[in-house]
Amino acid sequence: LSSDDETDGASETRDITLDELAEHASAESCWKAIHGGVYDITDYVPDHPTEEEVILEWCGRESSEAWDNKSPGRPHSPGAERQLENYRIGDLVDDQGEPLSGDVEDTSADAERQDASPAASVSPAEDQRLHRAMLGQPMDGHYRGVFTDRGEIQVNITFDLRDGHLTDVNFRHLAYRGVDYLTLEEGDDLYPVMVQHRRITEWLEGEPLTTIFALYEPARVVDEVDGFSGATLRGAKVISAMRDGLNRGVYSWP
Ligand code: HEM
Repeated sequence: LSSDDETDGASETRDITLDELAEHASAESCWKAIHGGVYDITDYVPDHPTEEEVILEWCGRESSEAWDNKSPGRPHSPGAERQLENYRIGDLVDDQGEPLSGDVEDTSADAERQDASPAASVSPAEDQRLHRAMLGQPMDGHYRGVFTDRGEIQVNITFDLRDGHLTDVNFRHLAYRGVDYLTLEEGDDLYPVMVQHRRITEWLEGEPLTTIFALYEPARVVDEVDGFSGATLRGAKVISAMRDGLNRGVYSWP
């Protein structure tokens, strides 16, 4: 006990009971049990970075909980742990000499965690899907949606959401009154309309999802909206198809 040589401390530890610990409950002699170890921190008390009462209150007691919660949920740093080890004088034991860790609640919590299914292994604090769902935001994933009029699928669009941003926006189908726009070739009358629809998908690439609302005014998205193409270029159909996809929910996960 009288050893001041901190490096020898570990080899000189001995068993200490709660009763013996309780005899060192003041600033004159302050021992604490923390996670199975007993520490004589009498010399450290004046160096602790708080008012002395904060730390004196725990002298003579099992103090693991206080150690783990400087303020609720904030344990001491690894640096503090290293400092603490310098003051180790023994191991806490019960009256039968069995080790007392002060971790009874912690170990039962560990056991519960191990019982839990693998699906529960992502903590709620880290589960991005849960966050988006709970905030009513569409989840990341692959989406498919359509715009249909009088039995004709005019727009069938696919897109991915990543961090709420659009990627891989593509038409799987684009038609109007029996004309399949995706098969049109340069020189065809309606070819420019198809090109303008392609510009819409390019323009959406990487944008936040809310950008689709700009499609209600296609002139913002596509140049050269003349009377002719304006009649057939309907950004509103594209946004409707995308919102259909969002309503259907994630088609497949990334
Ligand atoms: C068991 C009772 C103890 C309580 C209630 C307690 C509480 C606190 C509080 C409130 C702080 C304030 C600053 C902060 O929030 O970071 C603090 C910091 C600190 N304490 Fe304690 N403490 C205790 C024991 C100890 C012991 C025995 C040591 C070392 C032998 C120690 C070392 C430190 C150090 C180094 C810091 C600076 C911040 C850090 O490294 O985490 N404390 N403590």
